[in-house]
Amino acid sequence: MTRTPENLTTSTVEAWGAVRAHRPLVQCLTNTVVTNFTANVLLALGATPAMVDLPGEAGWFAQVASGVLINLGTPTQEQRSAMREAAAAAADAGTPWVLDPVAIGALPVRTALAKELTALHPTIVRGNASEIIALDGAGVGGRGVDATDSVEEAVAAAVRIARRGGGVVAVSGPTDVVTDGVETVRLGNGDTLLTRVTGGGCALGAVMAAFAGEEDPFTASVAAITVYNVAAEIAAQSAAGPGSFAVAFIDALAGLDAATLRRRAVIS
Ligand SMILES: Nc1ncnc2c1ncn2[C@@H]1O[C@H](COP(=O)(O)OP(=O)(O)OP(=O)(O)O)[C@@H](O)[C@H]1O
Ligand SMILES: Cc1ncsc1CCO
Repeated sequence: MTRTPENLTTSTVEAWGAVRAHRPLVQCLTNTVVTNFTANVLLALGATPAMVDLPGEAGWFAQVASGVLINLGTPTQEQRSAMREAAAAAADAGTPWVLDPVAIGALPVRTALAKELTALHPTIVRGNASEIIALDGAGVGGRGVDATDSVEEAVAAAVRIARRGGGVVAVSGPTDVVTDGVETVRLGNGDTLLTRVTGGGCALGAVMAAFAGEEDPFTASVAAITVYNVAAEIAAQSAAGPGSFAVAFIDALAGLDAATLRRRAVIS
């Protein structure tokens, strides 16, 4: 199917239905800040979270999971070993895996690890503009976990990473961008409140891993971001601030319906 906005909207609704029906098992090797939020977001989506990040277990589990998230937010030495194990096993078993290179650029340990893991061909790379520019080798990663670089610079970096075999690359921000190095789409949903709760980007990576078990990486990325950001818009309507937004966001993800998703999706 050609990737027109209309077809991608239809694929998004279908992929969301598939996630709901199949409850994909999503293995998360993620940071200590966002672990609980990420598990609750996956449950609300209709997926099955499993935070399996021990060496000796992570590789085996990656062979049976539907999708794997490797998020570099707080990468202890033990977790780094488990990440290498999981990425290699996922690649061997054909399990789709998402790399979220949190705060790379200025921080040397995770930057080297992100480049090492990218060489193992992640199915999807997800990051904010600073992180994608740093992964491409150009930027210095801004101020850590927040994006500071320009979107167009990041899109060019994302295209280069994808063309080098780094998978489908998604850049988050006011407009989200997904590219496979050939085609690039822009996704217009979302709300700034997502940037006022920790894990707004990290939990999105887990949702992308859930969709990657159901769809090709490009369609999965578009669908995951659109579902996530439509739920954020619905939640923002009733939120008094970041605290109630986080709760309303989980409720909105759980209560989403196909007609609302189709009507609100902004894909171009
Ligand atoms: N200005 C904005 N308006 C609407 N939505 C936004 C805006 N900025 C970011 N988002 C949304 O917030 C989510 C997280 O994106 P963001 O770029 O903040 O990730 P991040 O910096 O990696 O997050 P984290 O805090 O987890 O490291 C995405 O779904 C994105 O679409
Ligand atoms: C705040 C923070 N620090 C390391 S990981 C993380 C979660 C958002 O990326």
